[in-house]
Amino acid sequence: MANNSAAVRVRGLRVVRGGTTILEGLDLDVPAGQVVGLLGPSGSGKTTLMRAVVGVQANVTGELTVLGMPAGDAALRHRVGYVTQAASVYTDLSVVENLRHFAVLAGLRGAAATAAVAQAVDAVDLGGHEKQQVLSLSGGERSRVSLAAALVGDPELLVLDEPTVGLDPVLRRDLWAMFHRLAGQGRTLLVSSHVMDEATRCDRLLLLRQGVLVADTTPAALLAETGAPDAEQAFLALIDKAAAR
Ligand SMILES: Nc1ncnc2c1ncn2[C@@H]1O[C@H](COP(=O)(O)OP(=O)(O)OP(=O)(O)O)[C@@H](O)[C@H]1O
Repeated sequence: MANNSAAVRVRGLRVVRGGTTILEGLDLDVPAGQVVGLLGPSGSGKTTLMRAVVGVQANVTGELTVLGMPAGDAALRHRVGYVTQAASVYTDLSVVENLRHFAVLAGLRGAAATAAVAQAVDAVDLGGHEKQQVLSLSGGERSRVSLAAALVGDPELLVLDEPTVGLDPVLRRDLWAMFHRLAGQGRTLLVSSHVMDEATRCDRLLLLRQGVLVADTTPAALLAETGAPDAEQAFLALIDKAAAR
């Protein structure tokens, strides 16, 4: 790996979508083994950056290294898990049928696949729903199945696009606790959100505004530097400062 402490290294990244430059000259690192929040208003480029990191975005230029390899490299396929905002599981299958399918895609068979599925069900707290058809699950349960589908292959880097949208406060708290558990086991998580109070749950924060990195900081430093009472007001203060430049 070029830089042992960075799971993702971005230098001079530029992404053009539909003829519009969405990200321009982005430089950042996602440190390994941490929960890194990617925060910013709607349309700021969070999904675009995540798509570039997982290698599904066209028209990407600049340096983008993921786990020491160029983003999108075939060798990264099983090492990076990506959960999009849209549910990516089959609604006509049960929870376990879905997860078995993703386990097979991750190259697991037999007892290894069964164990990985059980572990993923456990991680997202869906015990008791194993045989339930996804169609009949609640919205929050369904998004946890998507998350479990990404976990089943035991990826080193998890890229999660707004995983807590639509979840109640208890589930959101539990999911963030799980993210930290996963990071504690050595995984890296890049988690987007536009809910600023979630910023305080991250180890590090990347704040995007109109495709530009406004801050690369920690929750404590964000509050200290802006003197704001909470993350939302700190972010607004940074945005106002950036706009005044
Ligand atoms: N195919 C496209 N052509 C032109 N512009 C696009 C295209 N796809 C996305 N965009 C624009 O790129 C910008 C960034 O979009 P992106 O989805 O990355 O933002 P986001 O921060 O993830 O937003 P949200 O929080 O609403 O999901 C938006 O202004 C969007 O309209």
